[in-house]
Amino acid sequence: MTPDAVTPGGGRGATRVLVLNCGSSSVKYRLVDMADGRRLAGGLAERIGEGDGGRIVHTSGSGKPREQSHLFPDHAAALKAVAEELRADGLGLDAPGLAAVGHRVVHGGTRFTAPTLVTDEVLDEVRALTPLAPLHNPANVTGIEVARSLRPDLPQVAVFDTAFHATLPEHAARYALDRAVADRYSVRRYGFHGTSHQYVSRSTAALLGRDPAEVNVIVLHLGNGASASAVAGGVCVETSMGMTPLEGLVMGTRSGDIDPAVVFHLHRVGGLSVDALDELLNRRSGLLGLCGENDMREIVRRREQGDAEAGTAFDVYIHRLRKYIGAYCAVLGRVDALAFTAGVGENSAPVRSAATAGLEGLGIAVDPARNALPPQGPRLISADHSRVAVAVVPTDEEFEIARQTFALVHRSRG
Ligand SMILES: Nc1ncnc2c1ncn2[C@@H]1O[C@H](COP(=O)(O)OP(=O)(O)O)[C@@H](O)[C@H]1O
Ligand SMILES: CC(=O)OP(=O)(O)O
Ligand SMILES: [Mg+2]
Repeated sequence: MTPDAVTPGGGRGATRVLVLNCGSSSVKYRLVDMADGRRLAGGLAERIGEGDGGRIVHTSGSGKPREQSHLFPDHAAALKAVAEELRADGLGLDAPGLAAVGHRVVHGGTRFTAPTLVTDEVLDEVRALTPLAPLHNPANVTGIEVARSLRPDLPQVAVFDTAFHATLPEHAARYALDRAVADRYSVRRYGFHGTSHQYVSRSTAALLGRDPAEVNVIVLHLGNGASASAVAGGVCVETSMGMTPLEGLVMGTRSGDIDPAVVFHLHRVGGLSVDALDELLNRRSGLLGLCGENDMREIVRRREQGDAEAGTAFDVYIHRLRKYIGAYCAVLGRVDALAFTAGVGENSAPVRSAATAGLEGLGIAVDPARNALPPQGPRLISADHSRVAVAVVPTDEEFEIARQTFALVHRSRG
């Protein structure tokens, strides 16, 4: 299918983009008017496939959030509820002005390194990448299928989490494994959260009033999934996630870095199957595994009350983060800015404070009063004498996906 064959549905004056971010158990969505960047509607459907307790929280324009309980046996059911919420506000997929649907797709392998118009062939390739991202790609495929079935005439664009990391130099992308085995099975480091790292590194340069091509930034994306990246002059040169989103930092439920021999040991001595180990490392480890809780707010609260397990979980999380900050200072040589983003990075002053304490030797000094201010737009929290600018920069993956989607559709219209 050529781009021209799929664009007429939107029409030339159409400027709205619907973004679908299908996670393993949730769908985040946003309708944006790219003429002025306005958010027309958006929301979150959660607890998909988790039995009862499913709900959708929908907000239209600047109105109040509207919440409804649902049973979401699968992603298709949740997407149907999303379409209904939008339709109730006159903003359904059939409303005029929609130019395209942009989809977050987590794994693009080596094939997809830029936003891509979805064709049958592209969809097949995204499906074929499922073994590399079993928690994420199937949900992304469902999102595309449902949107396509509702509006077959509309361009669907895939924006890949891995794309921004396609510039990793070979010495960062290769594992020190037998070359033939690695190449045969596509084993290499791909990196994830790329849309966020790209958006935040650019926004950080803008905050400093500088051209992204001039600045070196370390981005710490600390959400439920967490990753760090080193961005040199706008180009990603290192990132903490690897072949899958399991490597690197300690996360909500994922272990991050671990000696791979732990897996052999638990299999041989503990009798755990490969599937059980996958589940252990991805869903029952990280902060949750360490203290039974993956919400950083609750961990900080328990730690302040003297809870030893929560204290250890916090310390392990922070220690790993500090190791990566140090490593990425060495990778970049010169660091202009360190940016905290995503749920924990944007909201947790104790995490930012502990992650940067005592790093004056690396040119990093945070001002405690600035750090303690409540969340707001992009801002600096470094002390005046800090050589490295330390920033809190809210991420906006949905807006960045809308921007990249609209740019692609616009280009293909000529
Ligand atoms: N005020 C806060 N203090 C500490 N952590 C917070 C705060 N608000 C949100 N979080 C954390 O942010 C996490 C969610 O971040 P988010 O970026 O939305 O993750 P994801 O996109 O991976 O679901 C939650 O697990 C929660 O622990
Ligand atoms: C790739 C990844 O880890 O995504 P998330 O943080 O949304 O789980
Ligand atoms: Mg996220």
